[in-house]
Amino acid sequence: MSDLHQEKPVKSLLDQVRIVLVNTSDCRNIGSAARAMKTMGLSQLILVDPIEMPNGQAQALAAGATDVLANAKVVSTLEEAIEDCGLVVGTSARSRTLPWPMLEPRGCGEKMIAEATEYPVALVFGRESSGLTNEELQLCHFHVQIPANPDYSSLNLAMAVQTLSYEVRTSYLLAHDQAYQERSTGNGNSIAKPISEDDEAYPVVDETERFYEHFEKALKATGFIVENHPGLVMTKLRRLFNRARPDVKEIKMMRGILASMERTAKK
Ligand SMILES: C[S@@+](CC[C@H](N)C(=O)[O-])C[C@H]1O[C@@H](n2cnc3c(N)ncnc32)[C@H](O)[C@@H]1O
Repeated sequence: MSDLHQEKPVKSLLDQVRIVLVNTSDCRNIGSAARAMKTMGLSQLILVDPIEMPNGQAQALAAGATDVLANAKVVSTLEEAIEDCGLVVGTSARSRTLPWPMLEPRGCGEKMIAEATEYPVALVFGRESSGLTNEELQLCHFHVQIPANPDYSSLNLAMAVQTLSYEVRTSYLLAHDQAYQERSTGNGNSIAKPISEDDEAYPVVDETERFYEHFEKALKATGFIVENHPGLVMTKLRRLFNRARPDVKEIKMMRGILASMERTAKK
């Protein structure tokens, strides 16, 4: 059979899980993160604007995971890294002033595996020195915090990748590996549904972002948002819609409502 007629291999569920490292300054952490990922069966590494590109030191720390490093995709913004993802979870060692819907590491692993059947999902990690910015965290549907020692809660970047990748793997095995399931029966684990209450799929980030842009434009047109003094309106709306988690049909309906308001305003 020629290559043309060969079927494309179905992407493994774990290949739908993306590890996104934002603005990493020490490439040794990138190498260690690649190793952490591969031990848990993950392969999709995205580097957002790394300060130091992976070099020999990163390769040394990646050990047997140089393939993950070599295949890492480099992009310049977080938006690019997640635009086709239906679920994005941001990681943070500390609570932020504007609280966001939170997941525990276990629930995070379950949710990622449940939703990876529908679209790519992403776990986003921040800078070694300052973590993720508030704007970056607000691009995420949920936040996850590893419940570390409250007096010293900031893990090394690669160790945080290891911890959360382990949770993703455990959930994957519980949902899809019969031998593992048999060993773990009766422990009360269950996997969350990947779809909304009405059995509709959730939108990917790009669709949701276009909805927020539309919403902001409409609110500026009505004067509810003042151009040079936007305040926290959009941030609070993002939080509200993240909590509600509208599905594809609901987002379409919201955009229809916005369009009808715009038409009426023009008349
Ligand atoms: C060294 S930490 C950054 C610490 C930074 N000083 C801060 O306050 O956010 C680097 C990254 O590892 C991850 N991380 C470290 N500890 C974590 C924790 N307890 N829970 C979740 N993520 C954590 C986050 O992605 C964080 O941005």
